[in-house]
Amino acid sequence: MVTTTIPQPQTTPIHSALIVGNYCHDVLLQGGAVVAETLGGAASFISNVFTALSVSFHLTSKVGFDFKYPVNHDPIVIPSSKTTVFHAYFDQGHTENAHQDRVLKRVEVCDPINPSDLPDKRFDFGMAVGVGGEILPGTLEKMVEICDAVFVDIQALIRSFDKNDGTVKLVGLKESGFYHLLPRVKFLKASSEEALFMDVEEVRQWCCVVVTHGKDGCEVFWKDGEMKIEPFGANQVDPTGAGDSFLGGLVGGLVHGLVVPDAALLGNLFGSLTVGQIGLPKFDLRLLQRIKDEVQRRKLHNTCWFEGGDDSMSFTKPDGHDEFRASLASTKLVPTCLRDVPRSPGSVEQVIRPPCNGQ
Ligand SMILES: Nc1ncnc2c1ncn2[C@@H]1O[C@H](COP(=O)(O)OP(=O)(O)O)[C@@H](O)[C@H]1O
Ligand SMILES: O=P([O-])([O-])O[C@@H]1[C@@H](O)[C@H](O)[C@@H](O)[C@H](O)[C@@H]1O
Repeated sequence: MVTTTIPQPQTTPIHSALIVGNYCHDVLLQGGAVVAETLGGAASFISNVFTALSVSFHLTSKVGFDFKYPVNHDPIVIPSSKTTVFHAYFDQGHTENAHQDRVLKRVEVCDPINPSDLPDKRFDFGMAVGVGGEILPGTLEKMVEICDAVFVDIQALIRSFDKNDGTVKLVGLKESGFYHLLPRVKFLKASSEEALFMDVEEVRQWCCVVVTHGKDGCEVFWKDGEMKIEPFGANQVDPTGAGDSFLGGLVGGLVHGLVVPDAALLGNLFGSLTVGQIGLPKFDLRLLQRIKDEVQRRKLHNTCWFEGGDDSMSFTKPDGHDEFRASLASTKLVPTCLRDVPRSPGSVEQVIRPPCNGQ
């Protein structure tokens, strides 16, 4: 019998995504003074990038009665609790913690996110992106059950908080209570400082590990290989949220059909755009359109790994990767009158860390 295959129309795949992590209030301090107060939490930075890239998502987040920012995706409000608050000190990192660019203190904490807080439905992928210890082992376990693929920011797993003043410390991933779940996780993202608290060689056997290196870009490690992904230039005024926006860009790129090395470039791009502003970045619409056009052009050559199993996930740098990087870099060359506008009150003139060389 002769069978014919009917060609399917080319459509943009629609994926269902679940972001899990609490919104928080961020207070940025330098020289003993408050420099800015902003909406924070990885969930807010990632939502911001997903919205910019037209990726739809469901969000599970908890805040207290005092939550003070307007957001597109409503959190669960706990009337008996306050919103999680972080104080970020930008001038203590070079004394007691010479390797850190900031010292973070969790000064208020909202309720954890329990497994029963998660929706009773399936998702194509989920993101475990807690900041204040709100994701419990049972919560991550439910996420790997209801999501086909789970991306994890290691900061959700390995943070501990000083009993007296809430200073954020890190514990070894093995001791975190989450270690047994790693073989069921697809991607684990860590900053270079956090990567010191895990055995990359071991974890890469189970899942893809992405380590970010600030202005130097990132590295991707998988079972059989590794690669460095070039950064984009930026005039850094505030590093807050760079890692979160990076993760939003990486996953947004994968959703739009980019292969891992190209998606990591998109992560680097959103990380670089974020450090150029204080707090949650506001992206210029023309810049975003250019980025989306470049992604659209690039994805025509690739298929989306969400459609297949592990085998479809390509780590090899494809032809044209360097050209794609150059075209993404050129999107930043739009007129800058609306670009890089800091949103936080009273923050426009502040530079929280010495600027890096822009490109
Ligand atoms: N100064 C910078 N210039 C350009 N890109 C940056 C800069 N800082 C961060 N980025 C981008 O953001 C990503 C995440 O930043 P990083 O500082 O490593 O994470 P975290 O915020 O978790 O500490 C980096 O991999 C890089 O792509
Ligand atoms: O800067 P980054 O590491 O990507 O992520 C940050 C967290 O580490 C911090 O706890 C939170 O208060 C910020 O809003 C932001 O989410």
